[in-house]
Amino acid sequence: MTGPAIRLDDLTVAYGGHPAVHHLSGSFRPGSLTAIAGANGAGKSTLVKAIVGDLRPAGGAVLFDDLDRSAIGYLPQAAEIERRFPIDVLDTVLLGAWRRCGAFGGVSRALRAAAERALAAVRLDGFGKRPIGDLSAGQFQRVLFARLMLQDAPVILLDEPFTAVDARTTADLLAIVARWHAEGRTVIAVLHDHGQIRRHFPETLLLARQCVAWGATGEAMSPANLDRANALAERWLEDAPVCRPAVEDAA
Ligand SMILES: Nc1ncnc2c1ncn2[C@@H]1O[C@H](COP(=O)(O)OP(=O)(O)OP(=O)(O)O)[C@@H](O)[C@H]1O
Repeated sequence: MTGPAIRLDDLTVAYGGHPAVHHLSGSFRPGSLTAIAGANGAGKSTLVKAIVGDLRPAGGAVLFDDLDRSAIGYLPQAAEIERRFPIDVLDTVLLGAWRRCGAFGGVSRALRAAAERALAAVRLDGFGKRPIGDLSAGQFQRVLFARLMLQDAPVILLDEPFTAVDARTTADLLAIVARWHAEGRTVIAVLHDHGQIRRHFPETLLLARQCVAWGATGEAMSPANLDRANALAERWLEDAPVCRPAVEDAA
């Protein structure tokens, strides 16, 4: 499997007329493993939501080579996921396969076995009947990774997947990310831990509402680029109008 390319063509995304991401152009290469880094409010989640189609561009476009957008595997920030829903762990994992069995389709024995294998792969054997509301944050994150494994998507987007997750679980989940990359999927993750990005993500998009750098992680996360991203963050205006040109060097 080689995931498709995702191209951003002069992409601007705004809330109430104020841009959170603007004039972003570039490509996530097929099969690439990319971190999206940047300060709080840099537009990272906004970009991810625009890629999955939850937000419409105010300008420009997100373009896919040969991909049905609904086939994207997407893990939103934990705070956005409803956990009070009365559903057990195994059924949550099986939701990853809804495209294969349809909303009202039956779940085959093979699919159930695949869901149980995915649970075993995230070290949650025997958790299938537990309600998801009873799990710890880290256990729930493992369930969501198992669901993505079952979804078998060519493109996977993860928004801060390791927040509130301990070191051992993070290591396990990073190993799954590495496996997805080795399988040729296109994987994109919003992350804050620069050390983790440098160790595990070959490419980085450094965002400060606009693109600061996008390429090999060592270069994109250079001290000069990080300084520039911080300097831009200090000058953000929450009420900036759309398409106001970047004025980073005006100060
Ligand atoms: N639903 C919304 N309505 C209005 N403004 C929003 C909305 N969501 C985000 N914003 C604003 O857009 C900007 C970018 O937010 P976004 O969540 O994309 O940043 P982020 O880089 O993911 O930040 P963090 O690291 O804090 O998660 C922020 O100024 C934020 O306040």
